[in-house]
Amino acid sequence: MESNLSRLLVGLSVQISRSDGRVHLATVKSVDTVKSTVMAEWYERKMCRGKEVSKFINTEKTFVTYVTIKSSHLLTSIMTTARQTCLFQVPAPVSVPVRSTESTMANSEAAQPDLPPSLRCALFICTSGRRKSVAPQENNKGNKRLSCLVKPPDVQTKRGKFGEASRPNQKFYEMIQEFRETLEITPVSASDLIEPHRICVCVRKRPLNKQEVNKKEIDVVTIPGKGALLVHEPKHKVDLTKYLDNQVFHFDYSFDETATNELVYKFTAKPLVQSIFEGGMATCFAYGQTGSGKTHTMGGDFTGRQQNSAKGIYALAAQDVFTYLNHRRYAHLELSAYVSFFEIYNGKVYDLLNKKAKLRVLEDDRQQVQVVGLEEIYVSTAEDVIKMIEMGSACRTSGQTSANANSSRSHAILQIVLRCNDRASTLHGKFSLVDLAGNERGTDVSSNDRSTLVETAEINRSLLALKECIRSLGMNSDHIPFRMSTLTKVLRDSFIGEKSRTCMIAMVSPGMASCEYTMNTLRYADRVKELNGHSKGSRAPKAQEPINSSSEEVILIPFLKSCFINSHTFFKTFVLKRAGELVNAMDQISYNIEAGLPDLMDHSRKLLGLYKPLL
Ligand SMILES: Nc1ncnc2c1ncn2[C@@H]1O[C@H](COP(=O)(O)OP(=O)(O)OP(=O)(O)O)[C@@H](O)[C@H]1O
Repeated sequence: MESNLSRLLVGLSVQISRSDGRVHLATVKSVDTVKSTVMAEWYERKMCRGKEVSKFINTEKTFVTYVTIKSSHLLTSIMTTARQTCLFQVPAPVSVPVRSTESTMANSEAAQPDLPPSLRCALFICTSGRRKSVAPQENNKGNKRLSCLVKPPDVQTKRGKFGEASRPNQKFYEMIQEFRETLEITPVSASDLIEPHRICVCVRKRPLNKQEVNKKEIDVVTIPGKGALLVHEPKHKVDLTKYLDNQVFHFDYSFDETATNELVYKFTAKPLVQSIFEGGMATCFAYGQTGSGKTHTMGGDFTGRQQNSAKGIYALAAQDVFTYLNHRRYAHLELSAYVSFFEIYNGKVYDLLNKKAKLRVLEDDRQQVQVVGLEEIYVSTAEDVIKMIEMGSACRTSGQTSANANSSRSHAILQIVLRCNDRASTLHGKFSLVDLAGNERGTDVSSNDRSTLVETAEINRSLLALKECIRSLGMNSDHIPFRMSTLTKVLRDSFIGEKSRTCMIAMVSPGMASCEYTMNTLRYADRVKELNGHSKGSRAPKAQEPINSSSEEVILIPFLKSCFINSHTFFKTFVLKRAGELVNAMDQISYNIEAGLPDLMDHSRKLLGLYKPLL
């Protein structure tokens, strides 16, 4: 052991791999052979930072030395530039899931191009999808985090270490802030390269809203940039020690709270516009919890209650369609643009451009799905499209939920259709822009309201179907399960053909109260992305998913789950078992929601009855 330590000479340059993927140099400041610890230091944002590491396990043959960090605010690995490698391991209770996709490997290779493959592999093992921060004063006594950033005592006033008035979860807030200090944030910028993806999955975090700020809600989502996103899940150990379960996700792009709709559009829907001129079908989905910003992103930002439709992805895409229509490259195609705007509510289609007329969805013998009677209005300018958006948005089915005073309970689909100016108006390409209904209707189950339950079941079913269809598209599967829901039926075109391109923007709310929904949204998006050969990241560790649950439960369980938070283990098992049965039943294509409703309501009531005494 000591011989290994002696190789780490004071002043030696070592490489440090950070949890956000950066690998940079640090200097060995001291080696304590008695305590078997090493102090490494580096400069970050003009400040000196440091870390004490200990517990060396030597594996002589491979020259790999594992090191355990005593305090785990940073998950780092030290790697000497030559043959000796030191990896920090996360302390015992934290699992270090090995992510096995080539894309993570590619990340680690890109980060260390000069290293031999064996060493790259070693570093790859340590880039965990999960790490844990423990409240410093609640840490084991020996576990000190030696940061050179320690502020003088007078700076740490009664108002808290970060100079703010105390808040309900002050300790967690400070832990998250401390964690953030260790990250280098590089948000997506307009000058970044746009990579082509057949299926692109991104995430957008909205800022804390007024209500959350007033409640002093803490922001538990960090976007370091380059597609990465961290959720700092506040947790308690059995001895009530507070700790953060920091979970890392990787997507094609991640947008923080400062990103504008224009920026999001540039990297998501904009690259798809051209594909419809090449005869393709493009689809852009906004997915997420109610109030997370789907309508804001697709329809435009709000000034009070007034929506600025010109600043949404719908309108930005329309503008680009007209730019391309007049471009010399496509002008000879003699195409015209048409718009239709409809919503799917409880499995039924309503025309938003024709006084919400109820429409039928029929499939002909060639499997062509038709929405019979859907208005398709000719448009010649982007302003025409904006008028349609405003007209249609005003009719959308909305209601009030605890998270959003004006919550959309339907999927809204704006289609920009290109047709050839021949007699038959042949379809050339289609861009479907979809503002999905909130993915967490489960919270409203407590209302015991029949219509809410039907809504919930239908929304869950369509979101499941959507995920399966995108996954089938990603796998180039011959079988696309589009008949599973009305949503996927009307979007059938989007899931077939070489030229189909899809983009999903997963919206997340940053507040601690939304943490569970945020995790559900990210897992869903992660699952959609899993088969995307172009995506950079890898899927989040399997350990994060509920034991014995299918991915479907990730969406369906919230429907029942609101009833058993903080409950007894036996109770949980019972609920999960029954929930699993209901999930399986609802997963059947033949499942009749209306017929199954009494059973669902009965089960929900039982759960509430059991849950109340536990409060
Ligand atoms: N990126 C953002 N920047 C500023 N405000 C935002 C952002 N995203 C959302 N908001 C605000 O948050 C509120 C809720 O957003 P929005 O209505 O778009 O949510 P939603 O996901 O469409 O909800 P629902 O599914 O219930 O319709 C709105 O007041 C909106 O202006």
